[in-house]
Amino acid sequence: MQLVRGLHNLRPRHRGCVATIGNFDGVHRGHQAILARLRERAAELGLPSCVVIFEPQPREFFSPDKAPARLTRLREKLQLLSEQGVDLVLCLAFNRRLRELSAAEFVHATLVEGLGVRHLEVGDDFRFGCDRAGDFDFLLKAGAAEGFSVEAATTIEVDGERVSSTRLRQVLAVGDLACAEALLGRPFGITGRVMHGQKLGRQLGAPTANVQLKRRNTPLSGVFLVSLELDDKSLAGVANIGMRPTVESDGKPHLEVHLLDYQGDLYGRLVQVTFHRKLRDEQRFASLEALKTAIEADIAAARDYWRASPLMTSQD
Ligand SMILES: Cc1cc2nc3c(=O)[nH]c(=O)nc-3n(C[C@H](O)[C@H](O)[C@H](O)COP(=O)(O)O)c2cc1C
Ligand SMILES: Nc1ncnc2c1ncn2[C@@H]1O[C@H](COP(=O)(O)OP(=O)(O)OP(=O)(O)O)[C@@H](O)[C@H]1O
Repeated sequence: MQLVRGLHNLRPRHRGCVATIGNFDGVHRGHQAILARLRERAAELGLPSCVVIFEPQPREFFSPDKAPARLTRLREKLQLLSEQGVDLVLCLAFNRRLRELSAAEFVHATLVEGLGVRHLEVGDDFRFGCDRAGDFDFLLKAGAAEGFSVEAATTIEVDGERVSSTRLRQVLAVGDLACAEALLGRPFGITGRVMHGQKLGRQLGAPTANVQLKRRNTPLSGVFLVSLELDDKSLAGVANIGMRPTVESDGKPHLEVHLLDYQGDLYGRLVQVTFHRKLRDEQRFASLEALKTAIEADIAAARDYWRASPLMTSQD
């Protein structure tokens, strides 16, 4: 999969493709259905498939403080899009200039002049352009005038409700990881690099791998049973994700993973943390001693869980 950042980096060889546009945060089952249609159309027409995304996502541009937590950072989103067989990602900087484009100007500059789109696949509720004026009917007319076809994918539902990034955030916020897995078609996970922490973990009887989050807020918080994907192995653990109210806070969320039976050095490694079940909410304890006792109980619960349902690794 190729990544092109900005219209100005498109070359004549990128022209002629089938495309879709959206945030694709989480790459959930609704997104996967659109991407499957995109692959089919691309194969029929003998053209590459292209996904147009925005970074930052529009709501992060409009209200950085109030934007909902990201399900996937750009790096994670690109990995998932690549796994879905996408050939090209055009990542546009969402800025003042882009936001002021009318729907017609956006279509002309991006889809027609930039990508030479021959077919566009969108969800039935998709809207874009200044004041969200561009909807499916608008795209149909624009396509007829500019020479591309447009198709609206049917809505994908789980348990009678539309799958969306918003719904995913809602179920993650209440710790319903089984529902999140149903909406994603895979368990929810976060990828990041292991960084040095405050080294307090050892003192608390639980050395932890600090996974860099690079986000101001997270879609879930609390103590979870997790596995850590490292190379081709899955390691069982327990993790805390949140603000760590008991210890001195830097105002940023942290993800700290205690692996049950691991002694190696993980610093600098890129790992994926997969969330399996929520144990409890994060708490502010009166003392480090009380926190230590709670962590011991979390680890005991994790041992029971992983004994009953051991992780399969590709070496098994
Ligand atoms: C299983 C587990 C549960 C935790 N629960 C809480 C908690 O409820 N409240 C809290 O303030 N910190 C909690 N923590 C975070 C600890 O405060 C944190 O791991 C400790 O500060 C070590 O940080 P360091 O790795 O930066 O040294 C938990 C950590 C683990 C591993
Ligand atoms: N459940 C779904 N079924 C079919 N198409 C979907 C579904 N969810 C999203 N899409 C389509 O996928 C494309 C990208 O969606 P986008 O990420 O912008 O929206 P979303 O997942 O509904 O997020 P949000 O909850 O923030 O609105 C759009 O064309 C959208 O209409």
